[in-house]
Amino acid sequence: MLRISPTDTPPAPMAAGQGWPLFSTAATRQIERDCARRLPPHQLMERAGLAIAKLALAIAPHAQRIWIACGPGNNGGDGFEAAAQLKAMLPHAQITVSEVRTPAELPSDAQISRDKARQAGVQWLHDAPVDLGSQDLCIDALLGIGLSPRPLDKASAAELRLLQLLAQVRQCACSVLCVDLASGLDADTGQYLREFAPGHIAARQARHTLALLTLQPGLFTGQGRDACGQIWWDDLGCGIAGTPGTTNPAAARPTAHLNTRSSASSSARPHDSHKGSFGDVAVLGGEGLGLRGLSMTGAAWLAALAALHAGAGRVMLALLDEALAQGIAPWPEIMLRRPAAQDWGQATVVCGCGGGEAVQAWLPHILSQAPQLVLDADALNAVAASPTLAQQLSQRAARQHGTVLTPHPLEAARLLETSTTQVQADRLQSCLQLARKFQCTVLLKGSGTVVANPRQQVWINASGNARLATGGTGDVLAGLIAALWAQDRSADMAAIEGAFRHGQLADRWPADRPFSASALAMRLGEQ
Ligand SMILES: NC(=O)C1=CN([C@@H]2O[C@H](COP(=O)(O)OP(=O)(O)OC[C@H]3O[C@@H](n4cnc5c(N)ncnc54)[C@H](OP(=O)(O)O)[C@@H]3O)[C@@H](O)[C@H]2O)[C@@H](O)CC1
Ligand SMILES: Nc1ncnc2c1ncn2[C@@H]1O[C@H](COP(=O)(O)OP(=O)(O)O)[C@@H](O)[C@H]1O
Repeated sequence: MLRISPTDTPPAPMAAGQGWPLFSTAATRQIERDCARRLPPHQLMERAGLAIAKLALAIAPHAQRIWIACGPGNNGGDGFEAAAQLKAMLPHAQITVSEVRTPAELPSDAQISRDKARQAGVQWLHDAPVDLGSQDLCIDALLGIGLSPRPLDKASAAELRLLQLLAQVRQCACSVLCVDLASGLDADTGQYLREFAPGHIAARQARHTLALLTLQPGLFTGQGRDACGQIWWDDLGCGIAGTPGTTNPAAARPTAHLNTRSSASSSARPHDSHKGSFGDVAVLGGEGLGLRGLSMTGAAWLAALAALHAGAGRVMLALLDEALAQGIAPWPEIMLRRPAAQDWGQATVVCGCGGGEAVQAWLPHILSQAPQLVLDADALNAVAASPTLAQQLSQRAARQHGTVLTPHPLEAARLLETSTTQVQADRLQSCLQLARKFQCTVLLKGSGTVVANPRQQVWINASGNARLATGGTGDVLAGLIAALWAQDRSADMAAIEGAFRHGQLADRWPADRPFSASALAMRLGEQ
């Protein structure tokens, strides 16, 4: 069993950008069939139950009261099996189970495990325990990857009971261990089915999830991170292809990879190098007060500051309001330029941060000149509003000009001519769709940032937290990606690595130090 976390070192060498393989529900089903075929009957569920029981005791080593909510399918079967195993390990503890379905309706594996739990002396409850508050651990084995949408107005008694038990699981004050994934969450998208979505952000409940056989994308993006908490993974002894240390050539292909680590430190520079060895980053953005009375120059400064601290050899900043670009820069290392004086064909360009409306006029030139281009914020909005710019953007790949788009969900929605809800409903597919549409690398921001390229490769970033949900951190990310790209990374690797470092810094931020985007930018060099 492994703890999946950006703070732990994986058990075997795994380069940044390679990452943990993540499998869709369909691929997981295929792997499950393969494994079941190679094992004696009921073995998989026995192994699953044992793994859950062991993790339960690791999470709550002194537990005397454990409540297990068991659903109507094999996820419930895993719960029954865990109950039986826990009772054998802790004969004097109160192990209680509430179930959704009558035994006759259960799948056969689940029925066998249910009988084992009965025989082991597990206590059956009609509802949740009356003393819900005094439980030491709750196990959510209501729904796993078998979740499917269904009309709420025609809900059966069993479906209503399941929803009621889930509500009670969410009320527990103790830690919750979810079997396979949090009930009601779609394993492919990381979104709850509507009727299962909690009414509030349930960040206060300590949550763990034990993923069985495979890791799935939904655990790590969208609503998945809050829903599942700390992720653990057990391959149930089956060895999954693509995972370090295993050789099983399972036919199923991962749909994405989870990046949990950074590549080599940026401080490892050859002696025989100079500032030209580490690339030029040129930032264009920052609408001034003059145009609409909305100053956004800070955003462009943040991108430049990030590029500087992330190790770019030279950083140039061209502000869209010339009046603001006079005098000495607050950071003298950053070279101020008039937009017309900058050679946009000779640098890795960041365009759009705080660009407002003023950036539009420059986009045709930037799109045709910049060999490596990070497009952010208002540059993305301008592309979304102009079919001509959109076409110019898509044509860059054919000229071997690289582009990284860094939209947040609303910017992505504008580019895809859809809604933010639709983008968030399937973050991986939205990101892939953008990568195909514009033939470039796309980084879709938010909890569980997604990176995709037109070759259908997808990564999810494991680092980062809601500390980043403050103005300006996206500008810092754009500058960081440009600096990594200007040095020696590919566009994909700059996006993957940039997202990871950005999030990792936020994860390691000292609790007593105020967090801001500029403080973040200035600490980029510390890693
Ligand atoms: N099989 C194996 O070898 C292994 C399986 N493993 C475990 O099995 C899990 C998968 O089991 P699964 O396929 O039975 O699906 P599961 O998640 O229990 O859900 C299906 C049940 O939920 C119900 N249901 C669905 N949607 C609903 C809704 N909206 N609202 C209400 N009810 C809804 C659905 O109802 P029905 O369609 O039958 O009416 C059905 O009864 C997997 O996550 C892992 O934990 C591991 O042990 C590894 C080996
Ligand atoms: N809840 C969160 N968890 C993880 N990362 C987050 C969260 N909220 C925001 N972020 C990250 O913070 C950054 C915000 O970028 P963006 O929305 O463009 O802000 P701005 O335009 O103010 O710079 C992105 O990298 C995003 O992924």
